[in-house]
Amino acid sequence: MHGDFLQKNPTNRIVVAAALMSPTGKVLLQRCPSGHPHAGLWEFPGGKVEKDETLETALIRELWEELGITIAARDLEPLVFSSDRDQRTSERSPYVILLYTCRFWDGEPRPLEGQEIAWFDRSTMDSLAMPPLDIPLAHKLNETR
Ligand SMILES: Nc1nc2c([nH]c(=O)n2[C@H]2C[C@H](O)[C@@H](COP(=O)(O)OP(=O)(O)OP(=O)(O)O)O2)c(=O)[nH]1
Repeated sequence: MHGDFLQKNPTNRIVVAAALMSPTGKVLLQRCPSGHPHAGLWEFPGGKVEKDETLETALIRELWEELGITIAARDLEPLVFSSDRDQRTSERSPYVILLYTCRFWDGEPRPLEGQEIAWFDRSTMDSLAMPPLDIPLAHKLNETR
């Protein structure tokens, strides 16, 4: 019984991501480089939470590695999450993506991992190619002031 439960409910993989918001309300997205499973798609900066990290320390680390910016945990505001709803259609472990907004950071974001970065009006995000789990995140962000 317990074994069955675990088999049908595999461990979730937690991904933390940030919507960096400019003073004019634009959001920074990054386009995955070729060779990446999401090549060509626009994503929020972030990544998987590693063992022994809190959600916020993982996100702070990812934003430093990917964009070279420094963020304080107090400036990360949880906004919304998105998860794989139907495991029967998926070969992979379920992902949960937790999106934070962030309006304050130190440094100028630079694409340090071969990705492309750009600032978008939230109302135009609907027309971008994004991974499936990002679409509800972008909708929620568009409703946010
Ligand atoms: N950072 C980020 N990842 C996303 C988004 N949407 C989405 O489906 N993902 C997926 C892509 C990756 O499989 C996972 C993030 O993990 P990651 O950035 O550590 O990516 P990765 O698989 O290249 O890393 P790794 O296993 O090679 O260490 O979440 C998003 O908006 N931002």
